[in-house]
Amino acid sequence: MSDIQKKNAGEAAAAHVEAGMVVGLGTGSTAAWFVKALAARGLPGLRCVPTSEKTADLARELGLTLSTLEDTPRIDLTVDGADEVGPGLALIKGGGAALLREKLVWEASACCIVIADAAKVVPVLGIFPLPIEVVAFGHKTTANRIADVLIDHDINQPARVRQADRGLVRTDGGNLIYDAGCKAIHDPVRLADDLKLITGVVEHGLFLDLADLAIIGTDEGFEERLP
Ligand SMILES: O=C[C@H](O)[C@H](O)[C@H](O)COP(=O)(O)O
Repeated sequence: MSDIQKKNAGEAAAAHVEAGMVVGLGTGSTAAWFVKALAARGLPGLRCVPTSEKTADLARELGLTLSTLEDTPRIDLTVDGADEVGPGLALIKGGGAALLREKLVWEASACCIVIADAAKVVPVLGIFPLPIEVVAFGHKTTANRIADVLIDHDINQPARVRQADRGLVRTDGGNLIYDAGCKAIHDPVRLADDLKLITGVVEHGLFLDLADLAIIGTDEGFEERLP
């Protein structure tokens, strides 16, 4: 984890934004650098759709104009961080529990840029535990179904419910997060499909075929990668 690399990536991404755009604002420490760099540019006519309450607070503090997916359903550009960046720009996201709103915003975007420090780039997804958002009602039953799917993918460790200091982590939507320590996800497309079929699973952190560009921060600047 490198703050200078995250900052360099965030600032490089802010240069892609043009006046008058509707911009999706990601969540997390890397996305926060982008939000700060974007606000510093002072572009006229921007409307920003945040992917979490935390990002909304930051953007508001910095004087950015906020909008919602309801008011601006077509987003020109979304910039967001990731927990892992794999081959073809397949991603794991959700380390900050914002994956559902993030995916809704990404899917509504004409273009998505993922920003990350160099340590996030991996040859195979899965070292970072895969976040899975689950409705609270009956979540232990849902967790058993998730475990069955994971076993079918040669992942023999059950997913663990994410804990906070004072109980279970709740997402902005009031759901729970289970983290699946996969070690290696050999078939992310099939795993994504199988998880989505489980009643009680709201969304998972596999972002496949969504990123159009990766900006990877380096100590000196940044590198761009295409899918
Ligand atoms: O839910 C959180 C998001 O997916 C974040 O974008 C992701 O966890 C990366 O966060 P960070 O930039 O803090 O490593």
